[in-house]
Amino acid sequence: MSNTALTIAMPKGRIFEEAYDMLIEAGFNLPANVEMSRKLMIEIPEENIRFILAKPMDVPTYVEHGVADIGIAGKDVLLEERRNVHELLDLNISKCHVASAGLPNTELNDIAPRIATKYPNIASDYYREKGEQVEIIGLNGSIELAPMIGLADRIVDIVSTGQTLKENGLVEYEFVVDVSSRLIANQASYRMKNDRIQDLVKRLKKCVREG
Ligand SMILES: Nc1ncnc2c1ncn2[C@@H]1O[C@H](COP(=O)(O)OP(=O)(O)OP(=O)(O)O)[C@@H](O)[C@H]1O
Ligand SMILES: O=P(O)(O)OC[C@H]1O[C@H](OP(=O)(O)OP(=O)(O)O)[C@H](O)[C@@H]1O
Repeated sequence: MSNTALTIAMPKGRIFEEAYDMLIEAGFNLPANVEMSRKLMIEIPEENIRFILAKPMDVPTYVEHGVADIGIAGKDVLLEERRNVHELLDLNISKCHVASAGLPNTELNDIAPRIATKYPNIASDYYREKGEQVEIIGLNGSIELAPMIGLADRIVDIVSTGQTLKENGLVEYEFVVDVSSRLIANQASYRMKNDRIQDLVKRLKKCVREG
């Protein structure tokens, strides 16, 4: 098999650790304590692979533009960013779901209820499909504050353990979509570097845990 160079965009933050463990298990000789250092590019010369460490929301951008051949991104990010990338494999890590939530016992009877979210596309798609008109309020984090403080009637956000909702006196109303991390590829790389990419998929597939 050819040893064409591969660039892989890895998300910093939550997904990193699980993705890192999978890559190690798949035999990639990544150095220890990668996240402790401030280095944003790591090379593995013997595999002719380099890893770039990116903000999770930016991974599909690097991959769509072809500066990374491969990336790892949450399904939430893929649905929100709508980048033209090839989805290769569900890694079944960093599992959670997107849901709507709000203060308990509150009906949505306004003409256009306010929905706070850092996923404006996912939220508007969801309510459009339901035929409900809403006003989307974009936030970057601490989304749960919005209904507590009267900025919004509902939030659309990630729920994992449910602890954040619980500790802030909110309840889940509607399930929107399941989320796990996916291996993605640049469309041109997928064709031009197919052997190498298939080899990577094969190695990682063996490490995917079901359930
Ligand atoms: N509570 C959670 N439990 C499990 N997975 C999560 C959770 N929150 C987010 N994720 C997954 O991890 C991805 C990245 O989450 P992370 O919080 O590291 O990034 P971020 O929100 O972009 O970071 P930051 O807020 O630091 O900019 C999300 O896109 C999602 O797929
Ligand atoms: O159900 P849980 O296990 O409590 O996880 C859900 C929380 O995790 C994420 O927040 P994050 O920690 O990324 O904070 P931020 O959105 O404020 O940046 C998400 O936005 C929820 O607030």
